[in-house]
Amino acid sequence: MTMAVTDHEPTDDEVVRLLADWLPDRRWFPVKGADARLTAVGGLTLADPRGEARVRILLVRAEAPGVDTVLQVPVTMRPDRTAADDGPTPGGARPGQAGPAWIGSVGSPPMHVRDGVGDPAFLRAWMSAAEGPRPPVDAEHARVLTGEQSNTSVIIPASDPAGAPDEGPAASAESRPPGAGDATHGAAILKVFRALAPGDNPDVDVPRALARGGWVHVPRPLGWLEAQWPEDGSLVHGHLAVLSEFVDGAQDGFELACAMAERGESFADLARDLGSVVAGMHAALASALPTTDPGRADERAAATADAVRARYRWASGLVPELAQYADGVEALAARTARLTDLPAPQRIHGDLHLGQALRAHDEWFVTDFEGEPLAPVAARTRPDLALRDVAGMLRSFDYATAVGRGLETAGTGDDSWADDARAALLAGYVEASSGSAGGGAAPHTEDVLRALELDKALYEAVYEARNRPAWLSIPLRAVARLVG
Ligand SMILES: Nc1ncnc2c1ncn2[C@@H]1O[C@H](COP(=O)(O)OP(=O)(O)O)[C@@H](O)[C@H]1O
Ligand SMILES: O=P(O)(O)O[C@H]1O[C@H](CO)[C@@H](O[C@H]2O[C@H](CO)[C@@H](O)[C@H](O)[C@H]2O)[C@H](O)[C@H]1O
Repeated sequence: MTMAVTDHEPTDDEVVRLLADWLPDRRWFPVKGADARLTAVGGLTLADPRGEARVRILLVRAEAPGVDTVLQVPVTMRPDRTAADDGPTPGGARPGQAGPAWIGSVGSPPMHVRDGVGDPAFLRAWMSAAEGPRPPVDAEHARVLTGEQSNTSVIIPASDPAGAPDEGPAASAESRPPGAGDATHGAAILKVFRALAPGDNPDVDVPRALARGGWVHVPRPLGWLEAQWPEDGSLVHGHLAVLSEFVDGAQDGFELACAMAERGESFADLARDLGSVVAGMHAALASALPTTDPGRADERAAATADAVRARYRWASGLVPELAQYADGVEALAARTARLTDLPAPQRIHGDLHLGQALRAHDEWFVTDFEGEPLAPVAARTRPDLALRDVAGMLRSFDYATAVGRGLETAGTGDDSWADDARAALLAGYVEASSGSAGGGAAPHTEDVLRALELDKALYEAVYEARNRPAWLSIPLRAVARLVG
């Protein structure tokens, strides 16, 4: 069922005026260091089964130089301010204190408005409105994740921790062999997409297809909500959020790698296993979401080279430090255009890095199939070279050494930790993919990877310049190395 975001209530404009002060402090707000024009696109009222709060999902258009995005801002409204401030808040605010979830008040008599994400009333209402198996969860004890995220995720414990999410007739439609589900204890994680894009969100559709196909290394989607909203004079539709199995006790692959790099402990065994899981993912994607028309190999090489050139034009326009690499980038692109036997394109992850890999119960799980958040939506679901995902993972080893050992010493020491991890990941990937639908190693694997790593490092330079300027040196050093 698709819900319509077509109504526009007088309080929406009042709430949007409050958001002008609140949004700029949110990590996911796309306008940085400039004034944004905010307008209400519309809203959707969800019914809280307990009737404790008014639950409204607002769609807000944010415009600034270079930015024009529709943002999702779920809010809850209550006449009683204390109740609204007592729930779990991202910053752990104490009752009576305005925490980061507190937005302000509107109307007379006043209704107190807070960030809905993490508010049990919103979570209850969302669970009632969504489609999918939706296991029983304990909305009162949910916890909002903080940190470097493009969206907002909330961990919601199971209302009956022994209960398996497979129960119920709807669940059987999404059922599959045991895997990630064994590691969840019934808890779930709700990911609320902040920047909305028209069309089916790959972060919902791809894991659903993979799980249905029996691939066990992806947390299975358990619920999703779709809406329709006006954009450029017509109605578009897209996903608003997805609820997935929560992998209990999981360690983020990037944090794990940083800690091991810091201790000088080899990541090779974990990398080899990860390479084999990535190969399995590519085989599963190729069979669950088959693509047609592979095109000619020489056209694929030319397109890969052109993509690097386009990425460089975009990135060097935004990161002045990249200007000096024009000749080196062009030389690498020209070599790439001459490659032969590039494998056929297929559906891929699109933004694979160690932070999208979770390690739990001696297994790897892959998350976040949304593609690169800075890329246009059409590009995120386009069939592409599977090696692009491998290149993304390889870039992560570079980040893990730099961050794990300290940015100040990055690039000055012994590279063997990253070299070993890199070789092991590639070995695991090639070994597991030879003969599978995912492809195996192409004759020019190292050449293609060099071009794709450069492409990713250029993307990362823009990402870091916008979000973490202190880390910009990591991709810049990689660009210098790759074209040097
Ligand atoms: N199914 C899951 N089980 C456990 N942790 C998860 C799961 N999905 C995501 N996470 C964790 O939640 C955080 C945010 O998830 P992610 O999908 O990467 O969001 P974003 O797109 O906002 O960066 C990450 O730290 C990730 O490790
Ligand atoms: O996880 P997201 O989908 O939001 O991806 C974006 O943010 C990532 C950082 O959180 C960024 O990844 C880069 O930093 C990682 C370390 O934090 C590193 O492991 C990756 O290799 C590096 O690309 C990603 O590029 C961006 O799209």
